[in-house]
Amino acid sequence: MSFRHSIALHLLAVIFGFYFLVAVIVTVVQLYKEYENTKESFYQEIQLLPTTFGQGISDSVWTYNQELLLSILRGVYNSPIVVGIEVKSLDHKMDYKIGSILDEHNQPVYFDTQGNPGKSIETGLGADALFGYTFPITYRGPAFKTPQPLGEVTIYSNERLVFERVKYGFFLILINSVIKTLALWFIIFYFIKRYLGKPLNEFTSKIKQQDINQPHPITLDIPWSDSNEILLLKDSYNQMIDSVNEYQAALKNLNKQLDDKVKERTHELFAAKEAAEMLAYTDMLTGVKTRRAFFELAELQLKNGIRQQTVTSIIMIDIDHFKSINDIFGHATGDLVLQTFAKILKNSCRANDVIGRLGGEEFAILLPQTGLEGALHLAEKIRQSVAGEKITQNQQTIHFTASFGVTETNPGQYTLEEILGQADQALYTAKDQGRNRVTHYNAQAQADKPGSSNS
Ligand SMILES: Nc1nc2c(ncn2[C@@H]2O[C@H](COP(=O)(O)OP(=O)(O)OP(=O)(O)O)[C@@H](O)[C@H]2O)c(=O)[nH]1
Repeated sequence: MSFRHSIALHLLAVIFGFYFLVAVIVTVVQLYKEYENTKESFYQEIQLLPTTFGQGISDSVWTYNQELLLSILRGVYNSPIVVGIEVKSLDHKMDYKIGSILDEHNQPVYFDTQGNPGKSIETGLGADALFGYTFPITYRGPAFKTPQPLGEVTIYSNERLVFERVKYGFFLILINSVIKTLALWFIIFYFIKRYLGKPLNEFTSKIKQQDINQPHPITLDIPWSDSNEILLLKDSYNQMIDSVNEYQAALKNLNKQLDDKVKERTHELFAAKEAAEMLAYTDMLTGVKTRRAFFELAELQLKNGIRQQTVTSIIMIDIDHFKSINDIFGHATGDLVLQTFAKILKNSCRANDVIGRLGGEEFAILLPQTGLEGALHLAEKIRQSVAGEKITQNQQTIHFTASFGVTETNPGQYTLEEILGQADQALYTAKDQGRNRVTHYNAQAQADKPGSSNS
C-alpha cells in the first residue's frame, strides 16, 4: 500500500483540513486581540504622560516661556511610545508641533524638533496610522479661584509602534500554533497508521494470500483490542469463508453425485444402445444375424472380395415342410427346430462367414473367399448334419431336412441382390427336385427354362 493512498493520510487530510481552518481563525482572533490589548496599553501609557509633563507645559505656556516649552515637548517626543506632540494655546502664541501629527483634515504631517514642517522620518507598516490623546492645559495660580484654560495638548503615537511591541508576541503565537499543529499531526498520523492502517494492511495481504479454491479463516494481530470494527470485519469475513467452504463442499459432493449419475446413465445408455443394436442385428430366436444385419454385412464382405480380388459364395437354405412341423408338433416345437437348425449352421461355419435368417424358416450363409466347390461341400455337410439331427419332444422324435441353393460370384461380377436371386433359384430347383438336397445355380439351365428370355 503506497503512502499516497493510505487511509491514514486521507483521514489526516480531512481532519487537518478542518483543524487548519479552525487553527487559522483562532490564531487570527488571538493576534487581533493581542494587538488590541497592546494598543490599549499604549493608550493608557500615553494618558499617564500628562501627569508627568502636564504641569510643566501649563506653566511654560502661562509664562510664554518658549524655550522651556520646547524642551518639555522634546522630552515627551523622545518617549518611545510618542511619535508627535501638538500644543494649541488659546491665543495661538504658544502653538507648537513636533514629530508626526494629524492636521485639521486628519492627514498626517511632520514637523522637526524645532517645530518646522519637514519630511516624515516615520516609515514602515502603520507609520501613517496615527492615534492621539488630547488633554487640556490650565493655570492654577493663587490669583484665580478656578483653573484658567490655556489650550490643549495632543500626544500622538502610531500603529507601527504598537506593531513593533506586539511583534514578538505575534511570533510566539504563530510558533506555538505551528508546533501544536505539527505535533498533533504526527501523533494522529502515527496512531491512525498503527491502529487502523497496519491492521487493514495485514487484513488485505492475508486476503490476497488466500487460495481461492480453499480459503481459510484468518487471524489478525491486534494486541490492543479484542473487539473493534476491524476485528468485527475479520469475524464477518471468516464467517463468509466458512459459508463459502461449506457451499463448496456441498457443491463438490453434488458434482460427484452428478458425475456418478452421469456415468451410471451413460453406462445404461450404452447398454441400452447395445441391446437395441443386438435387437436390430441379432435374431432373438436363433441368435444368427437378422435380415437387415445380413444384408449390411454381406455388402461389406462383397466389397472386401472386390478389394482382395477373391471369389464369394452364397448358400440359401430353407427347412423342408416346416409348416407341417408347426402344424403337427406345435409352434413351440417349430421354434425349437429353428434353434437347433441355427446351432448346426453356427457350428458348421467359420467365424467370418455371415449367417442370417432372412425370414420364417429361410436362412442364408455368405462365405467370403470361398468358391462354388467349397460352398457346395459346406452345404452338403450341413444338409447331412440336419438330416442326422433328431429332436425329442413329448416322447416323440422329430426329424427334419433342409434344401440348399448355392451360387458364387467373382469380384464385382454380381450385386448382392443378383447372387441372392441366383441362390434362391437354385434353392427352388432343390425343392422342385424333391427337397433335402444341395443344388447350385446354373446360368445356362436357367436360360434354357421354358418362359425364360434365353429359351
Ligand atoms: N415355429 C415357427 N414357425 C415359423 C416361424 N416363422 C415362420 N414360420 C412358419 O414356417 C412355415 C413356412 O411354411 P412354408 O413357407 O409353406 O414352407 P414349408 O412348409 O417349409 O414348405 P417347403 O418350404 O415347400 O418345404 C409357415 O407355416 C410359417 O408360419 C417361426 O419363427 N417359428
